[in-house]
Amino acid sequence: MSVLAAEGISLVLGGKRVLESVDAVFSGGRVTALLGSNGAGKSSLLACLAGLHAPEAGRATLGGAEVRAMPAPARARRIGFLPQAADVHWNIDVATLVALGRLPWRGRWGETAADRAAAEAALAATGMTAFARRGVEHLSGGERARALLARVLAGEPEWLLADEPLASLDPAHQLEVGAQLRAVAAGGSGVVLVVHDLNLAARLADDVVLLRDGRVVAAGAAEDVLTAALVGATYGLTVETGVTATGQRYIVPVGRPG
Ligand SMILES: Nc1ncnc2c1ncn2[C@@H]1O[C@H](COP(=O)(O)OP(=O)(O)OP(=O)(O)O)[C@@H](O)[C@H]1O
Repeated sequence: MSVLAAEGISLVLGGKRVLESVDAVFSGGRVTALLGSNGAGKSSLLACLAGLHAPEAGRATLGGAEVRAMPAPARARRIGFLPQAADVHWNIDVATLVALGRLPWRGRWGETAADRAAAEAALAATGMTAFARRGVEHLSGGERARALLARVLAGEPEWLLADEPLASLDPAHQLEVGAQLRAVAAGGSGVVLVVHDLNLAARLADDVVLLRDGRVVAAGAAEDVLTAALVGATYGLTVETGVTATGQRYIVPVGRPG
């Protein structure tokens, strides 16, 4: 099983230390949620795992090999990265955008039947098939977010690293696209998501990493980490947890400890 790891990563950006000795292990075939307050370092850690930052100390590894040392084409085939609030600056339709996700796989013969099948599956997984010929600039915010996720899914990466991919989706699409992300993990890929919605994390994640001020507060199986005590300590909040009638765990922030 594929393993992606942060090994003692310390990161400085713009003179500010944003990650401090972060160790975390991510397992293929599982969904891991990165949680923490604004500025805790979630996006920075995700970008380090994708090999996009040069840490001051430590490294990200995939199967024991340093991610930043991997040749760019191989890295692009193995790691799909969706940044936070990604934008599209070209006037293209959704199908063309999603087909770009196949670029790491393109051989000298151009687009293959496998490329087309993967792009169509990604459109279906994100509920975007009906929008395939729509210009990206004519999509709503949530539709654009789904199209951008479809682009990454089309690359069928071994690792999907996505920064708040569900944040602008309505509840129905959060459930549907969330189920597709779980299906990606069930297929053997590793999925790492930055999530702000605690209940969505409880629903989707097998594993959770809690970050505070650039450090890991707790990491492990979701049921062990998403406790009122640990989540409360991470956010500086009083938190209540429970289980719905259908067995869904919920987490509700109720205020500052007083
Ligand atoms: N280029 C930069 N220069 C200086 N500081 C930066 C830079 N990029 C990020 N930071 C700082 O690093 C810290 C971590 O940022 P990061 O985006 O990783 O946080 P986050 O946990 O993803 O936050 P959010 O939930 O708000 O998206 C923040 O304090 C941020 O202001």
